[in-house]
Amino acid sequence: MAIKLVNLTKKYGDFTAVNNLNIEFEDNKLTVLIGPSGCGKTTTLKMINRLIERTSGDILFNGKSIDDINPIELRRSIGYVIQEIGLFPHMTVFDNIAVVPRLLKWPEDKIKKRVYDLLDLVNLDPESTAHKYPAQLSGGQRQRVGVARGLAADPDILLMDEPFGAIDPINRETLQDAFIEIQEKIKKTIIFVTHDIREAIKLGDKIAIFKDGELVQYDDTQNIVQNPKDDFVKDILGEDSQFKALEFVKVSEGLYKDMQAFKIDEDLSNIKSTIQSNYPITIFVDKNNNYKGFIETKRLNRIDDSSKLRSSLKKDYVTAKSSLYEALNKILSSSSTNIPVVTDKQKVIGVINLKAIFEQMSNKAEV
Ligand SMILES: Nc1ncnc2c1ncn2[C@@H]1O[C@H](COP(=O)(O)OP(=O)(O)OP(=O)(O)O)[C@@H](O)[C@H]1O
Repeated sequence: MAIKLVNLTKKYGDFTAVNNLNIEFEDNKLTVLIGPSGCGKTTTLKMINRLIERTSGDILFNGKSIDDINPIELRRSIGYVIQEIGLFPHMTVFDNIAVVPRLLKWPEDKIKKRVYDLLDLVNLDPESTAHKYPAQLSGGQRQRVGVARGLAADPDILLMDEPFGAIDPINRETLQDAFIEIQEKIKKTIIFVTHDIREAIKLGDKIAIFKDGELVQYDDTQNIVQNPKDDFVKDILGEDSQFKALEFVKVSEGLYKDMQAFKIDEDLSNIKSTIQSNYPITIFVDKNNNYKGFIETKRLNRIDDSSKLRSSLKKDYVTAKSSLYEALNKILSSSSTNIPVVTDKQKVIGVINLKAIFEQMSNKAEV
């Protein structure tokens, strides 16, 4: 369902929180609203689901003013996900997700099927999760429940206000990855507020940059990163924005298939007599060819027993679908210039290295 904001304005007394905003959100895409604290992102989101009434202008759904839409219909067609305070603590996961379907008076068997399907979608085991209370879940699990609840009545639009804001950085990455997969399946029109430019670039098909209640730039994410309109947008993107362009290039574009790999339980002296020192890293797999880890080839020469080898292996890897930005982070944190590329099924398909990443960066800079 198409959403269009037309001259949308919100005033609190003399103060203008949102000023004359015009945005047409693209169907089935995720648009991120980002900008400094107090610039009107949340106010905009809440005007769309009428938690806040606008002062002037209009919000159109498929060309129809929000004023002419039945409030119950509006609630059904817009899902809302906020930071974890959004879950009701005294209700089970099941009942939390079932809130809107019950308001809509769906039959219980339809509700049960929907709740279980949604828990599956967000990668939580329905049988063991449905009857828990929010306090019995981790922050990341609670957030997945929040997403499931937002999707409960199969809304056309999902509004998300810093949904992963309260999650620590590592779990946040995992949730973002899971959410990208969910959006690939559900293809909703999503409006997503965040403070975090990296999250915006990773998740957003489009980004709308706000300043003092006004829209500064609204474009496809890649265009924003490559052509920031002014210094304010450059500031939001941060100093390392050329690195951020690496978010748009997949590891598969820079992958080297030529590599050196051995079985971990092979005799160490055999391995050492066969290795070629021109491969900077040596990769190890188990007898089923599943990835076990890697070591710099130079260091391998200094290791003289298999148990030492096992404990010295680095476990880092990236997948072909990861971005070069993630690969660069992994390379920096593993302090090795090369890192294995592994499939979802733990099979090694090649390596990615700093040289390939820099080559991709200079290619992109020339475009
Ligand atoms: N009820 C209110 N009365 C008066 N001013 C308000 C009210 N609600 C919000 N504001 C002001 O409107 C402006 C926009 O607020 P809003 O919450 O939309 O900002 P935001 O961009 O979402 O900020 P943050 O990133 O900090 O959540 C702020 O300056 C805020 O202080």
